[in-house]
Amino acid sequence: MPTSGSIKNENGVSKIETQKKENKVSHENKDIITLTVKAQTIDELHLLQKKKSAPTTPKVSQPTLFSSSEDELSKQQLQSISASLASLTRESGPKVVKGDPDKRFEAQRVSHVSHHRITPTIAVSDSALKFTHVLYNLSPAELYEQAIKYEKGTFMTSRGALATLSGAKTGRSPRDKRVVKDHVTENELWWGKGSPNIEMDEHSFMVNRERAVDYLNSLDKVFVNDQFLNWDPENRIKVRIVSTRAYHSLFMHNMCIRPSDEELKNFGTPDFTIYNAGQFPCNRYTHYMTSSTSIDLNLGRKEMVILGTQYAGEMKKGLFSVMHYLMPKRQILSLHSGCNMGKAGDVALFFGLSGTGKTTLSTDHNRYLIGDDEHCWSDKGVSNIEGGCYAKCIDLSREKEPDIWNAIKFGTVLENVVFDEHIREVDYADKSVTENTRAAYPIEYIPNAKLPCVGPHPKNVILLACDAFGVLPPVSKLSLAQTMYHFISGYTALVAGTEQGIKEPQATFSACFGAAFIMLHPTQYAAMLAEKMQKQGATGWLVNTGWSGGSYGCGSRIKLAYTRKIIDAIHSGSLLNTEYKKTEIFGLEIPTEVEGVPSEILDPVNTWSDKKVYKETLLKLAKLFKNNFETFTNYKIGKDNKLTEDILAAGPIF
Ligand SMILES: Nc1ncnc2c1ncn2[C@@H]1O[C@H](COP(=O)(O)OP(=O)(O)O)[C@@H](O)[C@H]1O
Ligand SMILES: C=C(OP(=O)(O)O)C(=O)O
Ligand SMILES: [Ca+2]
Ligand SMILES: [Mn+2]
Repeated sequence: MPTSGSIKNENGVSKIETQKKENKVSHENKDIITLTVKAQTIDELHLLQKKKSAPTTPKVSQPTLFSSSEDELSKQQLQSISASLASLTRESGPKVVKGDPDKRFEAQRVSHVSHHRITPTIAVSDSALKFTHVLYNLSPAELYEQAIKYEKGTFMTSRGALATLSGAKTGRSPRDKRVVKDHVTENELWWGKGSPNIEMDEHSFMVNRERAVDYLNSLDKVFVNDQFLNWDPENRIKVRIVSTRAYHSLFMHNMCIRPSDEELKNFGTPDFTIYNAGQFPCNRYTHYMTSSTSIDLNLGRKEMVILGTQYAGEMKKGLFSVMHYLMPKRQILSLHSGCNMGKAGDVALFFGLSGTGKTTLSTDHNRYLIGDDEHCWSDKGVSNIEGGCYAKCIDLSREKEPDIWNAIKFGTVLENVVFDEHIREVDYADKSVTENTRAAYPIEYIPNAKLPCVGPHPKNVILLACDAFGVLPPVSKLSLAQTMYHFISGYTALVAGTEQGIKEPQATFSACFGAAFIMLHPTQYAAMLAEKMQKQGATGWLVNTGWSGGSYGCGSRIKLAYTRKIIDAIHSGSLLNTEYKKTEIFGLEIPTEVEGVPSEILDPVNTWSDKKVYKETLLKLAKLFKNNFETFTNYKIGKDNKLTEDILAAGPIF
């Protein structure tokens, strides 16, 4: 820093140093000259602020500025983006130009073309004439400025995170997801009862695609992110996300793997593209549409269209669905799980539905975080699909979850939280907007993240269930058949509508702990998991992160500190060789002691004051399991008939 170092005066206070225009100041005499800035106008002064940056950040918006051979790549990038945004029915493609439309005026002023202020006028919208400005892979700082300036309800919090609103939708809309059924997917995918894949035809997809593309091109500017999925370099997928909000661009910047400048230069054509026109509704006259929200997946075209929802999780989980299709084709198992690794290289997977503790328990100060939500298990080991984490932050506390707390800083997207209007301190207990408040941050914001996010084969497979009935033990050791039974069942029971007073817990069964995202029949994933666990000698565990001492309303949620102790004992191996007893009905092996956990809570019957009600509740849950599993009784799992029989026998017996 040759000219900007500060000079201390007698009081030790820094003097601000500036520079005279004509007179290049030498280092020897810089403290004796009263300096003035090297600019004639404020605009020139502003120009001085910015150093020319890496080639991947957008250039000033005149396309004619492209000159050198380096810019040949930029031109190709623009052509590629232009192709992405092109209408498939009109001849003339969109005129795509890089950069912020507002910056045009800045550039003009400085180049002395015109000194008077040019006010941007409302463009006459004519798709054949107007430009669509592309804000390509902006940095978090640039996205903050865009978001705060243009997106109502977007603010900087006291700790530097970007707080924003996701609009009317504060969660995913699984009923509005559609998958194109064509001659290929008709046979490959899981359709019908229980499947998340609700069909649509190719034509309706194209209608929605065109609607999204037209909407995007009607805007002054769109955001484009080119990023990667999967830390396994051999199975990396290139994704392009076209969106309308800086919030969406920053969210995906955090959640997908961020390319280096070099990787971005050679990005080429994406393997998959998302058109996020979530601010614009779908047309209910379009065939297959049952609401004004539609999330449409076309595997043949390698495209996804989002209309009518701004919830950013749709993009994250939409891409996860794509991975659930692409990876099994390569003999790689895609997993809805968190993953971490001990100092000795012991890897654990944490499966579970939303809110059961994948993110909380995989973020462990004593272990390396590989990822909190989406992974692949190949012949080489595990790899994270994503480049970031998406933590629930309702009731978040610094004491209980320090690593997540500290990750909520500059760069982090905070969705739907409530904060003090002046100090901008977040109140994590406030559910005024939604209970599903979220923080999305790059994985390196967790201090002990394992970079690159890959690891060896898992040693422990932990199935998390938040049992609001309070009858499942805090921890059980599972046989392989039991692991498969519970993996296919995918049970959790959250409490519905906490605001409306005490309600019955709602049992949810979601195959593979992620039925909303799988694309093939659940038994196909289960077979791969069984094979991998068998081959690697991994142990399965069932951990109840839910209620103890009674159902929701009577009992209380198991203390996070106790669950962490249980997880510690699994990781250390100490729980493998301790004393066990078998529970009635579910036939689960439960330890009699776990270090740091009161022994009486390990068998839930001890914690219920009314044993009769306990037994009734246990039976009720067992019946729910049995009913749910009925749809799977006709399926064979893997090549082994014996395993299929064992799995069927591994459920509750009553
Ligand atoms: N015993 C417990 N184990 C795990 N999480 C708990 C426990 N008690 C309370 N929680 C809370 O439950 C939530 C779990 O959510 P999260 O880890 O984000 O789930 P997921 O990643 O599986 O969607 C967190 O808010 C966490 O603080
Ligand atoms: C992002 C999600 O994941 P989870 O709640 O499992 O963290 C979701 O289900 O929308
Ligand atoms: Ca999570
Ligand atoms: Mn998840």
